[in-house]
Amino acid sequence: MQVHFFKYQGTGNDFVMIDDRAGTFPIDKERIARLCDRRFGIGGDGLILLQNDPDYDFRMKYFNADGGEGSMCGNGGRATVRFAHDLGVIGDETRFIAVDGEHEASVTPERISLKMSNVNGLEEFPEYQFMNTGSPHVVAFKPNLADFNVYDEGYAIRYANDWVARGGTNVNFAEQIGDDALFVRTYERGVEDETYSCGTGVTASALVSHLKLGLQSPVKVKVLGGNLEVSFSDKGNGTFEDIYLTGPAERVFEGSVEV
Ligand SMILES: N[C@H](CCC[C@H](N)C(=O)O)C(=O)O
Repeated sequence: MQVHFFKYQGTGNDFVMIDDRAGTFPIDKERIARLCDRRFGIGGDGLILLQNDPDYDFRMKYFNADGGEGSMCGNGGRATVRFAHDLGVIGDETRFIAVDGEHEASVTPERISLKMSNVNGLEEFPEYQFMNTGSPHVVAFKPNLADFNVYDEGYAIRYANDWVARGGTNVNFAEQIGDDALFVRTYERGVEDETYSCGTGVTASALVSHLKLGLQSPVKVKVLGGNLEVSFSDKGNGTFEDIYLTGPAERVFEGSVEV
């Protein structure tokens, strides 16, 4: 069947976006992986279906580039809100449902601000921290991050036995670059490569930098694909509420593909 698709990106984290309000997209792991392949398909870090939901403005269904259904995707959430706004499904405010629960978001021409799930604690390891921000994230601080080998070092942690047993993790490397500013690079599970930006990873990095280095909300985060901002309320003991991930998200192109 012929499927009309859109391509969206948020700080260089890019997604094949499909209006599936009819619920007819044939979900299949290999098909989704092929659509996300940059040589044999459209290309994307993930594929997102915008679906109807009886209780919310819409449902966001996110798949990683390998075709597996992922956990929450922050940039994908921001891109889906832009898509819903472009389609006229929502106005400038929305409430939608994703794999990790309910989200609110607001839209301006330049930015999408997405409310993230509350965070319920930090796990400390000798060489890094771990936090779940809707997706699992290791955060390690590294000097000279621009020259760091994110792929090899991220791969080594991602495929370490303990993490594989826990279902895998994304791996973020962060460097403080200002009073309340970070540079973050991420090895993404399910893409199995460094991406230009990872919204849930940026969120985890900002919260961990607040706990470990004292950075204050809003934390400004530079990634390979642009700039994001994370604001939050610290509720003590590694718990956080009112977490907002803010930054640009836009349509890049559209087309049709045989699936
Ligand atoms: N890029 C996404 C994260 C996707 C998470 C996924 N890679 C996983 O945990 O399996 C983001 O912007 O939050």
